[in-house]
Amino acid sequence: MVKICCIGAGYVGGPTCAVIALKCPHIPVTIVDLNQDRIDAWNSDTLPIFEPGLQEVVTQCRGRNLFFSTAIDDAIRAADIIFVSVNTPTKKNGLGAGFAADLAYVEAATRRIAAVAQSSKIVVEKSTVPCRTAESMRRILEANSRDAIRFEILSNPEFLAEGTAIADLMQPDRILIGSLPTPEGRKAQHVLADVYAEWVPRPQIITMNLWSSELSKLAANALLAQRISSINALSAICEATGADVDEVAYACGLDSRIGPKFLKASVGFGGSCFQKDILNLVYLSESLHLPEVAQYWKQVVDLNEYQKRRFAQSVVSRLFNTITNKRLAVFGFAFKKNTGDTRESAAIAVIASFLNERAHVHIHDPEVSAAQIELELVQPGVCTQAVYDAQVHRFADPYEAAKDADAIVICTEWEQFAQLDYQRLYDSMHKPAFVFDGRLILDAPKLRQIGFQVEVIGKPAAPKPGFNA
Ligand SMILES: NC(=O)C1=CN([C@@H]2O[C@H](COP(=O)(O)OP(=O)(O)OC[C@H]3O[C@@H](n4cnc5c(N)ncnc54)[C@H](O)[C@@H]3O)[C@@H](O)[C@H]2O)C=CC1
Ligand SMILES: O=C(O)[C@H]1O[C@H](OP(=O)(O)OP(=O)(O)OC[C@H]2O[C@@H](n3ccc(=O)[nH]c3=O)[C@H](O)[C@@H]2O)[C@H](O)[C@@H](O)[C@@H]1O
Repeated sequence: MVKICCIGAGYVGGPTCAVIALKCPHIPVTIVDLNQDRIDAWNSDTLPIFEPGLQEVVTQCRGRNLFFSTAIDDAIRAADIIFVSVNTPTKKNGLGAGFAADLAYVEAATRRIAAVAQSSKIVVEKSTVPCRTAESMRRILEANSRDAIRFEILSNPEFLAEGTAIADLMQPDRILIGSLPTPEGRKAQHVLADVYAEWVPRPQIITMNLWSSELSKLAANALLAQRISSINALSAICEATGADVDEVAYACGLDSRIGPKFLKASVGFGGSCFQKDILNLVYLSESLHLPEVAQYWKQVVDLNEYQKRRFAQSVVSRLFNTITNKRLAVFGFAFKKNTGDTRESAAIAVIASFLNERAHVHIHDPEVSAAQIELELVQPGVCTQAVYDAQVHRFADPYEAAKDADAIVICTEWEQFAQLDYQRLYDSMHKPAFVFDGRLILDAPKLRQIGFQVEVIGKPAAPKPGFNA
């Protein structure tokens, strides 16, 4: 019987290994982290992350074959398979700052494994890493291995999306397992494949070489983000011509070569990975002396910045070119619906512009706390503590957030925003009352009937009489 340890109890390590524990009740799974508060939360009734279905999975397995702990060394020693699922943020300083992935956490975890292991291990790269990171991990492990201990490194990137993590893990499109083309590497691949085969059909468990597996993860995220930037670029053309971006996306998505997914125009993509992973790909391309390739992928991120800026500027220009001292109700702070995660959320850049124009920003998000909002906004390049204290307010109730406001600005596609009583919201707002829909989720014609001035990304400003707009 294999035993599993996962280093890193975050958005990936927690849900991924909880589902392994659920699907493989005979395998003991211990998830460890340096962060005591995070581990305490995993052991409590209030999990550290909000993810539909996660609580049920954890409750079913915790204490049976799923354990959360800070006893990292004990868990490493006991395990046969060790997932490294630590954060790999964009480097802030030094060589490659602003582009390259910071591998300090991966290296620290790898060194810890080398230092404390007393038997052979399969070390699984679960974090998203630059192509050939496994090579550095292998060298660290081999340089520090003693006696007859052997380490096999596998790349097993994770493709879950937040908000649908449990469904994605239960029914993944594919599982990738990369290894070195050695008999030992292949054997390790089989051991990990057997774990997934407990619930994933064998044809969906794909084995390949290590470097292809590492690069496939960066490539998948780059391709997904590229689709969003493409449709967002088209949204600007739609606004300028009277075309409707939803109709264009629908028409293009019906082409089976294109497909309908990831063509929803928006205020811009957010989340901890798309931008980080594309910048990582840009850095990799530059390091490989491929400047044209680097420039190509960089444009996906640049377009995303442009989209956020364009949306914020349209709010200012429609509100008579000034929002100073005006109240703006921002609905949604998370980077997408069904998560409380705010990393790189488009709302942050949009709100930063509003604060810079000295507006008062009233924020409502069903899953994001005031403390989290403050953490994200009181940052260099966003706002100071004094500006935050004077201009930002968080409301649990959307109706309170919109009271006396000049505009409602939709930044996250929470479904409940479409169900609100817009007549009630309208009645409590300054007139003319505006709605800026950065997620294309509201019924614009209905809002216009109520009296709202409505602006929707990628849509004609208002229906034109005589045209079927
Ligand atoms: N968030 C997501 O939806 C996805 C993330 N990924 C990738 O998975 C990796 C992890 O991402 P998240 O789970 O979002 O990060 P996270 O920041 O939520 O979790 C990482 C955890 O690792 C812990 N940690 C760091 N160094 C450690 C060490 N040496 N020993 C023990 N614990 C340590 C941190 O305390 C933290 O709790 C990243 O490489 C990310 O790119 C991949 C797919 C999806
Ligand atoms: O590596 C990762 O971290 C993960 O990144 C994304 O998952 P995630 O960022 O959680 O969420 P997505 O559903 O991809 O959404 C990302 C952003 O794009 C936006 N989006 C998405 C789809 C779309 O059509 N339009 C659009 O603007 C979302 O609102 C969100 O801000 C990928 O979808 C996952 O496969 C991957 O594992």
